[in-house]
Amino acid sequence: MGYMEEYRKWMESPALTEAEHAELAALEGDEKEIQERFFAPLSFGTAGLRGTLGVGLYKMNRFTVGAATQGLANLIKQYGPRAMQRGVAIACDSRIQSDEFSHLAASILAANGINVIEWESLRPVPVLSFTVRTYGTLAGVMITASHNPKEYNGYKVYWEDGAQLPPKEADVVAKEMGALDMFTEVKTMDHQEAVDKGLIKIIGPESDEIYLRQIQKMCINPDCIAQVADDFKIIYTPFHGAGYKLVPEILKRIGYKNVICVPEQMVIDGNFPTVKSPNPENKEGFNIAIEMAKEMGVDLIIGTDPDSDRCGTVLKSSTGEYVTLSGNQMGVLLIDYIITAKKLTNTMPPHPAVLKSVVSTEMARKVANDNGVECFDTFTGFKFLAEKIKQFEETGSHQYLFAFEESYGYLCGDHARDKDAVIASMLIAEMAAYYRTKGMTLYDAMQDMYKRYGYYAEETLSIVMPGVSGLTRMAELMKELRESPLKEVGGTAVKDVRDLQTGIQTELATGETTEVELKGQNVLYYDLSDGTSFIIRPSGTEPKVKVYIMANGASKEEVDAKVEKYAAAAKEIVK
Ligand SMILES: O=P(O)(O)OC[C@H]1O[C@H](O)[C@H](O)[C@@H](O)[C@@H]1O
Repeated sequence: MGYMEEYRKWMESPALTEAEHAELAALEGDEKEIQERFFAPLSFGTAGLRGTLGVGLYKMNRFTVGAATQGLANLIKQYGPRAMQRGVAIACDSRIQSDEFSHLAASILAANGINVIEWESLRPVPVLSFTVRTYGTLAGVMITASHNPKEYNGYKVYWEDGAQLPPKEADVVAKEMGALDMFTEVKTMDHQEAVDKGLIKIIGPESDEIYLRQIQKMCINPDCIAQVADDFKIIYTPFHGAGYKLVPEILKRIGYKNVICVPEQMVIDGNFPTVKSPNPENKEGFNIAIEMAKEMGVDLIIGTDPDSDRCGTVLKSSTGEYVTLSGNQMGVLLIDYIITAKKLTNTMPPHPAVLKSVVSTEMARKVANDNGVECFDTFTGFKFLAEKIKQFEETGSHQYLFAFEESYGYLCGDHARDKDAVIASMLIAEMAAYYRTKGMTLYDAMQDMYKRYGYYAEETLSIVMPGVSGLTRMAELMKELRESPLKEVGGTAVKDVRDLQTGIQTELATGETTEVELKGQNVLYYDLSDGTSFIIRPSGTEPKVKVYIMANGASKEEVDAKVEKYAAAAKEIVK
């Protein structure tokens, strides 16, 4: 069906309310907008269903959420009555319509005879992942668009191991979703009736308590915190989202006495009124916290995104300025800290490993390998890291110590299988105390790591390509790059290129090809002759092409110059 036909079908549907009809009627004559909303259904990407809110097929609304949930219900039913009884845990963040979609998903699953556990109010992603694992539900649903701007919402689905739905099951949901009429073939029932019948069980603080106890057990070095707690000050911001209770709580439980929350950003609000985007990758979001920090002489600022799976930090450097650490820098600091702690306490497992995504810093490999720890790469998306952790567990080949992505996602421990900003906040705060007892800030610790392991610098460029035209442009760009491979970037020769779609690596000088293990995703990975990695891929969560530059060298000046040169080249290549 073309987009115009699809638009008319929606216009004529009696399932729409008056307001929904009016929203669509207002589009009459605006063919571009109609195309944007109806050219295709929303599909499962890096992190499930994600899109802007509004009426339409390519939008997040009660119909698309309903269809996804019916798709999920159909998948669960294929596993029989025991699976339906195990049921689904549903949580949501603070976004616009998140609680509405949570109730809707719960009502649909209940109407399909599937048991539901639903939180009374917003919760972090890791609590959901943990609950799926500990309560033994078959699946989980998180209503969130994570760190995206306020116009977005999304639908992340989890499977029984607490990780995001594996590709095989995601395909079934997508197929089921595509095959049904979202106006007439989604079963539902009254939410209250489902609660009264015991089909939906509402839960609350009791699940937080079990989770928090589990997290606190993973605090490696509480003694360091006790030593600094009297005067070490931390500011925390949840960016109006789900971390607002559990992050300050865990920091207090591990012994911090001065945890100050940013009052304006503790207000739960899906409009995220104090930030441009609730993404801890953007320093702008920390402006209020930094002003408070300057006045109060605060050592460390921690921020978590609306679903509290990403965690960012700003800290006071030795010269008194407030600086950010990138996701890569925090990742390597934590690896080094965890390895050191394991060695000191003689708790290093026999085959330790750390995990990162293929676009995360190579410094992680260096730190791990220099300490006798293996480092493995996966595709972007924590579900791939979780898949690897599961593989290790099943085969017993390795014991994972820590997994991270450059996009501010960190996990350690077996409690959850998605990135966890609550445990990350705890470990970062604990690590900051450890270094404070040595007279160092985390910034000093990072500089010290560069001296020990060599200099590394990374930059991610995001080139936004919105709408249908953006999707076409992204596809063309990747096609062009495959048809006419880059021979040089910024004047430096390309040594080899790995097409991670096909898994073929080509040496440019000889044309020789070899197969690599990682394949099946739209990523082009160039190794430049000076050791820099230059990677291009379309984002799976936002309408963007991302270029990652990962350089290394003998000094800060050298690596910064490389990053600057290749970033300028990237802007010419990706237009
Ligand atoms: O680069 P993208 O495909 O947009 O993904 C960026 C990030 O998005 C979400 O936060 C996912 O949970 C992460 O695993 C992923 O790294």
